[in-house]
Amino acid sequence: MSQPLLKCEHVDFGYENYDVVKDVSLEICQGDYLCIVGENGSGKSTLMKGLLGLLKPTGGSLMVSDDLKRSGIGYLPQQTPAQKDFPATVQEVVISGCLGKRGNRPFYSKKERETAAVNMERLGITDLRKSCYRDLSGGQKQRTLIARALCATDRLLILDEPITGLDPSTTQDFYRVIRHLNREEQVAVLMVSHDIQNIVAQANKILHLKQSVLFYGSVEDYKQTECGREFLGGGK
Ligand SMILES: Nc1ncnc2c1ncn2[C@@H]1O[C@H](COP(=O)(O)OP(=O)(O)OP(=O)(O)O)[C@@H](O)[C@H]1O
Repeated sequence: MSQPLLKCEHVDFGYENYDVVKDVSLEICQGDYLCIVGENGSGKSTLMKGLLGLLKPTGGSLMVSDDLKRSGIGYLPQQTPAQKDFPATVQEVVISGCLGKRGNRPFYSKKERETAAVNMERLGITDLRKSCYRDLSGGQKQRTLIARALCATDRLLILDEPITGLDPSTTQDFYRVIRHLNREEQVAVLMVSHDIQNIVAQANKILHLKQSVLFYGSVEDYKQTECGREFLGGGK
């Protein structure tokens, strides 16, 4: 079996002098689709910041594979109103995903421009490349941001509540794109979401968080647990 891209063992993350997330153990391997669920304030975003390396563990261990250290993580942040009005073209937004690798060079390289073109093609937005990002529909914006995240890496995508504000048909389109990347292209996906009904249809693993881990394992096993049945029965 391949080495996990990311592995946490009994890890804690927090702010200043208190821990928000405690004793989390999980692993993400190539091809995994892991969803983190939990009520508001349960620590999902904090855990995600920890996995992205933005917070240092206050306890336990976080292992990042050499492969992932080299390739980096593609991150699709929660959209803020300011980001929605970003005055740049689709092409500029997508290629900005290469920024992490650009260092001090003032211009994008030919290879980076090619990477952006490949990812726009992958997401079916090549025709929109000259369009202004803020004039796009919600679904087109989301495709642009996925293409941007894929410019950073195609090993692991981390997505923070990605369907917020999307209508039902755009939401299904979004899940189709992610499922394709995951199943056909073996991109590992880690998603924070409240959309439990779709999650159980998409993911292979679930982590239910309430400061510490209430459940971590397969979707099938989750459906049999009390917390899983309660969360699923509660709808969205
Ligand atoms: N930068 C911060 N400094 C201090 N405390 C924080 C910070 N960010 C979050 N918290 C606290 O950590 C706790 C968990 O917040 P977090 O945003 O991780 O939860 P969440 O599960 O992502 O919530 P939601 O579903 O509402 O997005 C909350 O009590 C919050 O007030």
